[in-house]
Amino acid sequence: MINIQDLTKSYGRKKVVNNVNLQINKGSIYGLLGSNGAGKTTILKMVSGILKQQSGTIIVDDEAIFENTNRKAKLIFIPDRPYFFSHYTVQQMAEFYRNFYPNWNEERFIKLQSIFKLDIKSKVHQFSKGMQRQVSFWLALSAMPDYLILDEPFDGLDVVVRKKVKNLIINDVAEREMTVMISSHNLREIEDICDHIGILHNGEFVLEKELDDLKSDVHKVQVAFDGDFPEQIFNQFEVLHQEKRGTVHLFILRGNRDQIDESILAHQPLIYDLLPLTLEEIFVYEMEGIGYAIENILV
Ligand SMILES: Nc1ncnc2c1ncn2[C@@H]1O[C@H](COP(=O)(O)OP(=O)(O)OP(=O)(O)O)[C@@H](O)[C@H]1O
Repeated sequence: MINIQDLTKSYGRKKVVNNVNLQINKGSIYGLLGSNGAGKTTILKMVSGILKQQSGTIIVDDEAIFENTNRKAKLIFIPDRPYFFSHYTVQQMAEFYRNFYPNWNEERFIKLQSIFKLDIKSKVHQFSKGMQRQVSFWLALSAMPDYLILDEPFDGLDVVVRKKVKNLIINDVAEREMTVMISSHNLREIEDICDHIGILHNGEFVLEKELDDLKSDVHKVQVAFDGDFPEQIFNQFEVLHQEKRGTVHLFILRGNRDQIDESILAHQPLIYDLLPLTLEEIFVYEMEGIGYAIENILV
């Protein structure tokens, strides 16, 4: 489990992470989203023990992570720009990982070669950006970490490889309760793997929720009535967004699906649809509701 309390970090006089609290349970995949410069990478680096916080605590499995070699050996951070020793081949990098990570699994390393299909004798710096990222995952997943911390992990990976990598991650989470923290700007990319989501803006959380709660709670309703519009139906639900397209009214409502169905159908609508929202739509409307300019948060 990762437990973060009252975490604060400044660069010079500029506070870039402000009083962040967060708990990530074992076997969970946590999506950290937010605007450019929100503080995501800074938080990931502190969680990985690379940067030290000004104040607050980060506890990983009951121990502080900073300067804790035992804990660090169970955690792997893949940065947005992966780093390799210059002129090292994949094989030489694997040798380095083998010596540092006690749970290194050679059998898995060999097996994953058939998935990534890269030559282990090639120098990593001669690979393309996407291929280098594949090497990062290949090495990280062979090291069998308890914690995998990922900064923009799918950037540069083609669709097929992205799917393979996601499956490998999900597999490790399901089979051995690996805990994952992912930072991304792309909600569509992480919608299918994260179980918790946090949105960071200017170093502070503006939203932090379980994904299922978000999805079961917000609905898109399209409805048209013959005659007067029964305004009162919608007063009982929280309306996040409302617009009219011709005779059809569009509502984004927070509330129980069965109650919404029941209340609207009782008024015999001419047209009625209750549609699911994508994670991206949910965030757009949630953020609109609390007054944030969503275009600054999602790119
Ligand atoms: N080494 C540094 N020295 C000074 N300021 C820094 C340093 N690293 C980051 N910052 C500042 O800290 C803030 C948070 O940066 P961070 O990289 O954590 O944001 P981010 O959410 O990961 O952004 P992005 O989505 O653009 O990658 C930014 O204002 C950035 O300019």
